[in-house]
Amino acid sequence: MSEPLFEKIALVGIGLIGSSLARAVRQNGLAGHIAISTRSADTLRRAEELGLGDTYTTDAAQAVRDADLVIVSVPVGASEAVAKQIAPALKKGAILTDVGSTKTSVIAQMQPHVPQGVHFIPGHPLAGTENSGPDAGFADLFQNRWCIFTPLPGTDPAALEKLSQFWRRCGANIDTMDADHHDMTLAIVSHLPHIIAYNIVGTADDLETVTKSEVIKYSASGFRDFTRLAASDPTMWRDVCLHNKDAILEMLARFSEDLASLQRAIRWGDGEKLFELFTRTRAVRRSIIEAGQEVDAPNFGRQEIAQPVST
Ligand SMILES: NC(=O)C1=CN([C@@H]2O[C@H](COP(=O)(O)OP(=O)(O)OC[C@H]3O[C@@H](n4cnc5c(N)ncnc54)[C@H](O)[C@@H]3O)[C@@H](O)[C@H]2O)C=CC1
Ligand SMILES: O=C(O)C(=O)Cc1ccc(O)cc1
Repeated sequence: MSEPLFEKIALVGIGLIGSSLARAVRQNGLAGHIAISTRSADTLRRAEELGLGDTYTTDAAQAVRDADLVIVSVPVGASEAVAKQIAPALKKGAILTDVGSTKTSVIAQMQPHVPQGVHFIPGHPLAGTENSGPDAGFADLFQNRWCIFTPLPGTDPAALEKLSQFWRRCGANIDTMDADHHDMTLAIVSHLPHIIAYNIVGTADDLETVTKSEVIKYSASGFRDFTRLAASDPTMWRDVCLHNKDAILEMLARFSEDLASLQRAIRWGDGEKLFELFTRTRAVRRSIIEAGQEVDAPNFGRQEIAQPVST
């Protein structure tokens, strides 16, 4: 195994993403020491039972002291609270990053608290599942997945390269873009699909003419795919919706317009229009597969369902 990239890595938040990082860091020998911190004592105890790190504390400031790399993996709405807590303890020269699904809001929440001399590089691995908590993570989560950085003006290229190396050694491919563009892109490729899934499963759950047992009994694979997304963590997705509000509302407006057009085509029996759309969308899926992208969540189809622990 090659040299550890960092002497000490601190993981603040040890749910699906934090615990997957802990496992990947361990498996790939990326740190001399892994310090784990999370808000809830129960989650911390579980992380310790799983042997995810070397030291454990509910005091995030204590975990980040002397760390060369600090990774914040908490729901995006908790970013400012965490930044405030850890800021005074960050080491000069340390790299501070996050994994949040939204970027402009995380930057607005964290940047004002980052001390001079600390390299803050916002990040987002495009890898995850519907499960949460420390039991849900796995070392291979980031294999062949994108990790997007949204570096701020003046970012130290050496720090960016070191963080890129870290993610590459966790298996990810790196891309960089500005935070606004990230939030708009992710609104359509990730946030809307989850919102649509929450909505369709909610609608099915509300139907009075179809009983709940029928929804379960007859759920075809299309509906099942939606239920997987709609089983995603409520706190995390509440925060994504509240913290990428403008981009999500813009994409939802376009989506609603297109849905109305589809509705009209069905009402007026416009088969040509339906056929043209369905042909175009089929080609999108095929180009994703041809581009070598995985099309399903990496643990999709696994039998075991991780039980969320209280966080
Ligand atoms: N779940 C997914 O598929 C993906 C999630 N993300 C992002 O990663 C971040 C973490 O998500 P998950 O690991 O899935 O969530 P999770 O619910 O599995 O874990 C969240 C962790 O944050 C801790 N936490 C919550 N509030 C805190 C606070 N105020 N201070 C300290 N710790 C706190 C919890 O105790 C828990 O350890 C989120 O920002 C999410 O948007 C990014 C990519 C994929
Ligand atoms: O489970 C799925 O299909 C996902 O889409 C996982 C996911 C959720 C949130 C992200 O910011 C990135 C990836």
